[in-house]
Parts: sequence; C-alpha cells; structure tokens
Amino acid sequence: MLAATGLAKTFQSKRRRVQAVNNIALEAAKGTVVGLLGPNGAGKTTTMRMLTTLLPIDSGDVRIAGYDVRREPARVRTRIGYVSQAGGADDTLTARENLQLQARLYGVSARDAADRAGRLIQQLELGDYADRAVKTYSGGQRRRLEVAMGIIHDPAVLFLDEPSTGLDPQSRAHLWEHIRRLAQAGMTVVLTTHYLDEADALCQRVYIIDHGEVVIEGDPAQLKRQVAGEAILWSWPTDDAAQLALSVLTQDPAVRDVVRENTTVRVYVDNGAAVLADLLHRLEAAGVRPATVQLNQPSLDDVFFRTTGRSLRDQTVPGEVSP
Ligand SMILES: Nc1ncnc2c1ncn2[C@@H]1O[C@H](COP(=O)(O)OP(=O)(O)OP(=O)(O)O)[C@@H](O)[C@H]1O
Repeated sequence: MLAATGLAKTFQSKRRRVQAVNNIALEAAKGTVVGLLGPNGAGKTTTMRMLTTLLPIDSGDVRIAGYDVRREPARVRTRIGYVSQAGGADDTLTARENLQLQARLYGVSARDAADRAGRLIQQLELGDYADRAVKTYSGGQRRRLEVAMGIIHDPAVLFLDEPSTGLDPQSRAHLWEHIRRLAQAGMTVVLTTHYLDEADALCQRVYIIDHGEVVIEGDPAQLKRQVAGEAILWSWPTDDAAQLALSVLTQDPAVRDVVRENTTVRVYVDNGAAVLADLLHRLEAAGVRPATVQLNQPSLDDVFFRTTGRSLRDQTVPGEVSP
C-alpha cells in the first residue's frame, strides 16, 4: 500500500545545513499499523510530511495506493488522510460541523457529508458531545475528532503524527483501540511516535529512526527477541560491588552484553531463567551479592540501546552537518 525508497531531505538556511532524512526506505502493507519511532528531532515528522506531499522530496521514490507521490501528488492526496501534531479542528465549531465541512472540502455532497459525519461520530464514540463546540473537549475527545476528520473521505492510508502526545493513559488506550479497529477494517495506518509502549502496543512493523536514518526495522516482538535477548537487571549496594559484578558478568560465556549505569548492571542473555542461578553462584563465589535481581522481557528501548548505545528515553537532537 505504501513503499518508499531512498527518501532524503536536507534543510539549508544561511547559517546551517541539517540532513533531516537520509536514505530512508519504508513499506506498509494494507491493513497494518506501521510506526516511525525515534527520539525528538530524529526526522520522523519530516519523513511523514514528505510521504503526505506536504514537503518537497529532495530525492527518493514513494508510491502510495498505486500513485507516485512526486508525480501525482493530487491523486495521492485523495487516497490519504493526515492528522498533524497540531490537529486541524476549528475550535468554534462542533464535531459534526467540523466533519461536514471537511467532507465538503473533499467535494462530497451536503447530504452525503451529513451521513458520513453521523457515521464517524458513532464509530469514534463522539456522540455525547458531537453538537458542542470543540473548545469544550478534552484532549482525548479532540484527538478522536481529528482522526475522524482524517478519514472522512475514506482514505487508503491514514497518517498520524504523534497521535497520543499529551493524552492521559485512559484516553491513549481508547485512541489505540480505535486505531486498531481502523486497521482491522483494512485501513493502512502510518504513525510517528517517541513512545516505546505506543509502538509496541499498536504496530505490526516499526522503523526505529535516529539521526535521519532507519537504524533497525521489523516486527516489535521479533526485534526484541533478535536484538535484545532477555534482560537481567541487577542492582548492587555499592559502586565497587557493581564494578566487580560487571567484570564477572562480562566474562561469562552466557552473557551477550553488559551495560552498567551507576550501581545498576543490565545483562543481556538468550534465556534468563536458564542462566540466572549459575550467574548468581559465580557472583557469590567472587564475593559479591546483589541487592536486587529482576528478569525482564526486553523492551524496544533495549533494542534501541543495543543498536545505538543510547536510550530512547534520553531525548536527543540529530547531528547537524556544517555548511
Ligand atoms: N523547516 C525546517 N528548517 C530547518 N530545519 C528543520 C526544519 N524542519 C525540521 N528541521 C530539522 O530537521 C531535524 C528533524 O526534525 P523532525 O521534526 O523531522 O524530527 P522528529 O523526529 O519529528 O522530532 P519530534 O518528535 O520532535 O517532532 C531536526 O534537526 C529539525 O530541527
């Protein structure tokens, strides 16, 4: 449904040049949710704006729903919906009015616009406040309205830029449920996020983007298995104990990788349950006893960490290229 190759974008101003996107390739199959995950400034929004015809593409090819984004942007726009971070609802109008207006902008007749608005109000559960001005809505209600506006013309691909930023946990879960349903009904959804749990909960495929490039891609569960293994988290009573534990653990053949952060040591192994007792014995024999031990399923942060050496929880900006 969507295929992009060699996508690139450089921003050039008088004083600096930023390679925001560098040779990105993406694919999204029909009826799937695909996530662009990465820290702030990684290039996610720039990528999405190129895919949605809002920003000229420096180089690369994109096809969406059979159309070429560079050569047939008008056709592409009829087949996609886009919900930006800022959203597009008019505060002074009601949900119903916003939806009808949006439908009319796509050339839909007044009667059909009213029908579509009514259907989407039901589908996105906006019924209780559909005839109240949008300025009175909660963040979650407003987001759902914006999604409804994004799909009023029944697009093949829906683009959502940071859909759940600023929402409380309950509203996020509710929104996620609606996004899942859209995909189940056959819509392809492409979203950007810097939330690990959002990518994990929603996406069949994630592209982890850092410094404008895809550093790793795949199905979240598979990525976690392949790249991270399982994580054992040890905390130690002192820095010295952590240092000694680090040297013991590093030498163990069952250990794939070890990372120390102060008195915490993160160890990656293939099968935590199978090796934990043995590791404990070795540590005790070396004279160190942990304060706590935790066996964790790896997260997408572990995947990012092992690929880039940084945590996705540290919000970083990409390197800038001198002119
Ligand atoms: N119009 C622009 N002019 C100059 N630089 C830009 C412009 N738009 C984006 N950038 C730069 O390109 C880089 C990528 O930005 P982008 O907004 O795509 O990142 P992002 O991953 O979407 O981050 P966020 O999660 O914060 O939205 C950043 O360094 C940003 O400052």
